Amino acid sequence: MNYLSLPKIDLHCHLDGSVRPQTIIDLANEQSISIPSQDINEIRALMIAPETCQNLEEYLMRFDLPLSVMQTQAGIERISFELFEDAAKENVKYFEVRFGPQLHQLLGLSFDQIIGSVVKGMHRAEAMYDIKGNYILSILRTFPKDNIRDVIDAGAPYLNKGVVAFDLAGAELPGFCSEFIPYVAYAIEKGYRITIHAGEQGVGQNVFDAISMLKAERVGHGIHITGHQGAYDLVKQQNIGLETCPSSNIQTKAVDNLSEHPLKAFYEDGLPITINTDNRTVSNTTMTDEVRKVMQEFSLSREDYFNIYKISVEQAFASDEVKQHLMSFVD
Ligand SMILES: O=c1[nH]cnc2c1ncn2[C@@H]1O[C@H](CO)[C@@H](O)[C@H]1O
Ligand SMILES: [Zn+2]
Repeated sequence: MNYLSLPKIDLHCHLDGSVRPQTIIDLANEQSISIPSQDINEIRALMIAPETCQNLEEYLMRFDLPLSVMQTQAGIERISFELFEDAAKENVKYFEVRFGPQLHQLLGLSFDQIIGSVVKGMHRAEAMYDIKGNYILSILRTFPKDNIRDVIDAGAPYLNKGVVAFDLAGAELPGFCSEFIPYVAYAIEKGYRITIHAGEQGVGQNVFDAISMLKAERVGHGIHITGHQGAYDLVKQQNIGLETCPSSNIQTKAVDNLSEHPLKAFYEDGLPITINTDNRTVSNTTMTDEVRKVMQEFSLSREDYFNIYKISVEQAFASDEVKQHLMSFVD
């Protein structure tokens, strides 16, 4: 099987976890930011989360270095362009990328400047390559909540012009959903679609709450519904897309190894699973790698692959026109 040439869809990828190591070096030098090394291999090694991570929190420490060079409009635009370029070159046909606008204000950029820059970089890549994309705005669960509405307001003019959805990311505490009800309601009122990281590190109850309290249409990871029948049934009844990210789940100890990942069992039971990268640099992966690993580990056929591809089309926060285009790649 030629995994590189398969058409692919990635619905769960973080911009700041997917920066090219060379770009970190270039931007740090341009902006006179001191970084631990000028050697690309050393920078790459510092960015990749080790297999020995104890948990999600340790994994999330890998984002400080890339974020240090993502504080200018030009830097953010370049990183967005390059990520879409990298994805296009491995036949990702549709790509939803997420990032946290709150993390890019260290030098005083406004949310409009930040969101405008990621969208600009994506549009530049869309004009050059056979790839379509959209952005998802992630709010960090552990951050102060006083500017969440400002992020939602700043993204609103870009809705369906490059921005489509709202997400909650970062460390996952049990019961986090209730605190975010008014903010998610505000995002829905403005026209955002909703996906929420839940059931990654935290309990299955978080997935239940994300769907019932926050009206999530998709869930990031969601693997811990295995231990919660109510959450499992809700995902199934409401056809909630599960954005699985196999390599990341192993690094964060959400599962011990790939063979224990529940995605195959979910698929066989008719749950809408998708396969995604989460963080290309931090998880040292690509869509080609994720698809190869999953297909080989679980002996999935080409037909299975295209079934999952079609689930990704169905679950994408894309326009009908883009979805029709994506269906033209089905075998
Ligand atoms: O797998 C994950 N689970 C939860 N949060 C994550 C994951 N990967 C990245 N981020 C968080 O999302 C922020 C915005 O992109 C990143 O800075 C990181 O803190
Ligand atoms: Zn994620």
